[in-house]
Amino acid sequence: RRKLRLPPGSYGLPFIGETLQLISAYKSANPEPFMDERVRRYGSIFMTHVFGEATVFSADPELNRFILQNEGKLLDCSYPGSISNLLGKHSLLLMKGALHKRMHSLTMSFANSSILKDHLLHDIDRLIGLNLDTWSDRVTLMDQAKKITFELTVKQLMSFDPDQWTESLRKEYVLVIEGFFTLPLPLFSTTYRRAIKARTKVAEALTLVVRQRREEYNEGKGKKSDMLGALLASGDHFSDEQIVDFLLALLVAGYETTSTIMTLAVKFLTETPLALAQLKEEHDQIRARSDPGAPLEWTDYKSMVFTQHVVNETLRVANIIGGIFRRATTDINIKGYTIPKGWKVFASFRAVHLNPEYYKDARTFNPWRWQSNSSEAANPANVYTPFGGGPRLCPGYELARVVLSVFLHRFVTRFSWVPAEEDKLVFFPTTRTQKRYPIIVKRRSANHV
Ligand code: HEM
Repeated sequence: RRKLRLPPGSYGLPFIGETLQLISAYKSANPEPFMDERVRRYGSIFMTHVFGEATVFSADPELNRFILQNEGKLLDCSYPGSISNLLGKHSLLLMKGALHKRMHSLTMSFANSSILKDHLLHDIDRLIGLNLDTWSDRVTLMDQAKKITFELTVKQLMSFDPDQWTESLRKEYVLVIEGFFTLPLPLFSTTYRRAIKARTKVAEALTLVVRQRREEYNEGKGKKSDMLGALLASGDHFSDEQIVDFLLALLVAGYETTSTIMTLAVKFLTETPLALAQLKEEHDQIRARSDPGAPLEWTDYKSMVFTQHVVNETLRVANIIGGIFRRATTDINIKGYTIPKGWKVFASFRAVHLNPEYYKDARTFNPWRWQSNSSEAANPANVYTPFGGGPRLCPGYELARVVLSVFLHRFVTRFSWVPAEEDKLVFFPTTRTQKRYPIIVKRRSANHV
């Protein structure tokens, strides 16, 4: 028998472990109830048994960093089968080893700052502007943010501007996304079965696009500088199925994440008038430097210093990705404990982001804490990981920042607004507001476009 020193904790009840406690805890208004209670009892590393698996939970920044950095060496990413089916086996999120490394760097290079600067920024600005043109009176911000995010991703992946085809793709795609948030019980859940059907339809539509672009590529015409173009030109001879899974995973990965942060940034700003005033001033100054209708330039984006504080703080307080799961591929001895081979590990980013040891009044939205002269600016890098880290660092992190900043720019310079109804932030089954944040918008004067 192996001699193991397991972290403290409890297996809970036979078979179901502490699953019910986990689910019911997250129905409270507290963002980290399950973790908070156990961290108090056992410390920042503890074991439990949830969703049928023995799991070590970490609220410890050093262990979280170790988990991220050792991906592919001592640990592997691990998703339930129901999620893998929706993603498709060739998705970047499921790839491992050398192929993962290659495809991760291809994705990173597709959304790096020079590409963003040279052409993506203008596309993002134009498409956000077109969406905002249609807004009047009552707008459900979360729904609109999702529409914007979807259209931007389709443009970046395949160079399509929004039209009837993208809209019908979006309707199917929304059904796929719902499948990610149902309990993984494929036989019993109609939402899940509907999601699988919708995935087939989305994949069929994307396959047609890939085939047509491949033909054009082989004939040497119509080369486009989008993700699909990069995949066709990569020399790896990817099959249609591989490319479709890959594109679909990129659509999924940036969708809920970016749109939720867009919505919650507006909610937090609305509730923090001083921050909103400072943000407006920053953006009004940018508008004052150029014609009212002029597109945003890279230098404008780089001058949005307070906006970055707002984005950082929204990601800290209410990131939809509370942490990441991995599976230990060998016994891991760390910090005096053993994580046995085959066990799951959950590195909780949120538990660190909301720990008062690192962030004063940690549960309060305070964008000024990101100013370079604040004490928190000296925190080590491992206490702020909204985009993960290591070999699976989010390849869309820079893109997401640009999208969020451009959205805030166009939104605050074009509109004033008030919440249409009381709406509450909840953390279960995902981070969102209960009513998808309805607001009443009013256009500001004509030179704010
Ligand atoms: C606010 C927005 C976003 C947040 C908070 C976010 C967060 C994250 C996090 C934490 C991970 C690491 C997952 C892990 O280690 O298992 C990740 C991975 C990933 N993200 Fe993002 N993301 C955002 C936007 C985007 C966008 C816009 C894209 C589109 C290009 C994207 C594409 C991906 C992909 C493909 C992965 C998987 C990487 C891999 O497994 O190698 N993300 N994201």
